[in-house]
Amino acid sequence: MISLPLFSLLTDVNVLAQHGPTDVPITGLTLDSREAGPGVAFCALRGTANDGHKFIEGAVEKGLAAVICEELPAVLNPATAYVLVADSAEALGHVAAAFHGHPSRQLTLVGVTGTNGKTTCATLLHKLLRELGYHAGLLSTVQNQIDEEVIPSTHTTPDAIRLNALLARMVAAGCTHSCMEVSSHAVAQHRVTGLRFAGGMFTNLTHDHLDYHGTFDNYLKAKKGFFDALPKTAFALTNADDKRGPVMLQNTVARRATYSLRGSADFRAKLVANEVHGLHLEIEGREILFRLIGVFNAYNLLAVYGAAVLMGEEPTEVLTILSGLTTAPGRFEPVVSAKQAITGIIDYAHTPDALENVLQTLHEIRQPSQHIITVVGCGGNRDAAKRPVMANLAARLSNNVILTSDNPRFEDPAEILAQMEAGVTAPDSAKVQTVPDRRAAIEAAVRLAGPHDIVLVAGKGHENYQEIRGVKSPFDDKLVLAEIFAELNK
Ligand SMILES: CC(=O)N[C@H]1[C@@H](OP(=O)(O)OP(=O)(O)OC[C@H]2O[C@@H](n3ccc(=O)[nH]c3=O)[C@H](O)[C@@H]2O)O[C@H](CO)[C@@H](O)[C@@H]1O[C@H](C)C(=O)N[C@@H](C)C(=O)N[C@H](CCC(=O)O)C(=O)O
Ligand SMILES: Nc1ncnc2c1ncn2[C@@H]1O[C@H](COP(=O)(O)OP(=O)(O)OP(=O)(O)O)[C@@H](O)[C@H]1O
Ligand SMILES: N[C@H](CCC[C@H](N)C(=O)O)C(=O)O
Ligand SMILES: [Mg+2]
Repeated sequence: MISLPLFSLLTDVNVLAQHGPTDVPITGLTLDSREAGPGVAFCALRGTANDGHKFIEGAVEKGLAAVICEELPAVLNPATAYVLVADSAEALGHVAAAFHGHPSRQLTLVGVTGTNGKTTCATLLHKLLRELGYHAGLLSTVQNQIDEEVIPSTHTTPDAIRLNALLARMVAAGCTHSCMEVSSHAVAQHRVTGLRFAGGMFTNLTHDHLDYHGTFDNYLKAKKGFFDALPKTAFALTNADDKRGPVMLQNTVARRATYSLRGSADFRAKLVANEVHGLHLEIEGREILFRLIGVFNAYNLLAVYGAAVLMGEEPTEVLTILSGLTTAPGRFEPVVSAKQAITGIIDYAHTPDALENVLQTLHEIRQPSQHIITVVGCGGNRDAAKRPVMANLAARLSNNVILTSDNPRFEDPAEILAQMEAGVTAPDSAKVQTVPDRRAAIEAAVRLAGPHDIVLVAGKGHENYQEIRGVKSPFDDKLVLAEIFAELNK
């Protein structure tokens, strides 16, 4: 069990005032008063729905060792230590890192940020490092991993306490490397504050999460904040072809590097062909066939190649391994109905840009006679502005579209669907149907498909649930589509 005196956790924290014992032993950390107890330090955070400060007194009654907060309660308990800080979330980042012995300092830790492609890049880099012979960890939307051991993930980037605990488990298991996704929420909420990164990668920036960040500019600032905080020893690798790529590195002190498919950059690739069975790229004068599909994946592969080289790996060996790697779960994953010769594609496209890329890719690799039938929805209690845009794109770039539900959460599915329908223009409206039940929607798409057609089921990728009013019921697009295909084959 960990037991450390409070003062030893505060080395990197800007403490404004302190009350009570400073050497009290801390045996646990929490950001949730419901987990308070003896030996625990509770960090009060101001969230979107609640303010942790409201729960301080209740937590102290459970025998807390310490409280870290931005505002002291009216009455202080003499047996409890109170640490006043300007920003509790920032303080928690440092405290969590110290509590777990700064595991990031014992790892070559690489973070990936951007709107789309984080999971793909982090997963590819992890697979690559494993094949290079390293013990390596992964923190991703799909799952966390210590070598091949899978630990379920709840967030793209866990909170600072869970995050440092996971990194410490990686160190204890002998990992030398770790790859992680850094979401914009994570940067804004200081989940990654206190970590020492060996490198940062930027994929791209397009429309998402404006519900949380308010404006596109704030969203950009959150992502950029990750690069601003990188140390001099780290590399900062950006996509030179993305409009916001250069801005990301504007103020970083890290070693800058760029990748591009279009112009000059430190890491360059040329697209030779984008086909059903993979990408054909020219990198460093070599022509290589990769198993991933779609130009967007050429960017992901190039970014991972660049990162590996910046980490000191041998370029030829890296390219050879990358050429054999397969996609991350639920990212452009095929499900084929042999008898009807229908190709199903499961993809996690849940932003306008991702959906456009995936549909564009299908146009590039299909035969002209193959129709594209798209099933898509938009999540509830998330960015509403993307709903009409995604429906519009789906309708423009598909022969038929079935609009359906994707984790309505606490919203009315009919209302979300009405907002999506509003984005469909009159000439396209005949192609579009609305089927709120996701299974029925996938069935409808398969019924519309003729031999050799393509059914794209977008938005949920690897997710194995449908979340309705706080309840997650089992639902897996890949399994459902396979079941519907099997029914047809009977
Ligand atoms: C919008 C958001 O990021 N919310 C996160 C946030 O919750 P919140 O701000 O709603 O918390 P709150 O309920 O207002 O409570 C504030 C504080 O009071 C505490 N509290 C609350 C009640 C109580 O009785 N006692 C108590 O101490 C809470 O533990 C919390 O620390 O802090 C929680 C604890 O860390 C997170 O679990 C929660 O993630 C929610 C579940 C979530 O869905 N987050 C998504 C949007 C998210 O983070 N997504 C990104 C990826 C997005 C992407 O890249 O596509 C991710 O990294 O996963
Ligand atoms: N480099 C890219 N550029 C644009 N779109 C991409 C790129 N890579 C993947 N996509 C699309 O975005 C979807 C999500 O990809 P991925 O899961 O790798 O992104 P992510 O950034 O991890 O997403 P999240 O924010 O949900 O964690 C994919 O299913 C694909 O449709
Ligand atoms: N990481 C993304 C996941 C969206 C996936 C989609 N299926 C949804 O539920 O909206 C988010 O939190 O916005
Ligand atoms: Mg992800």
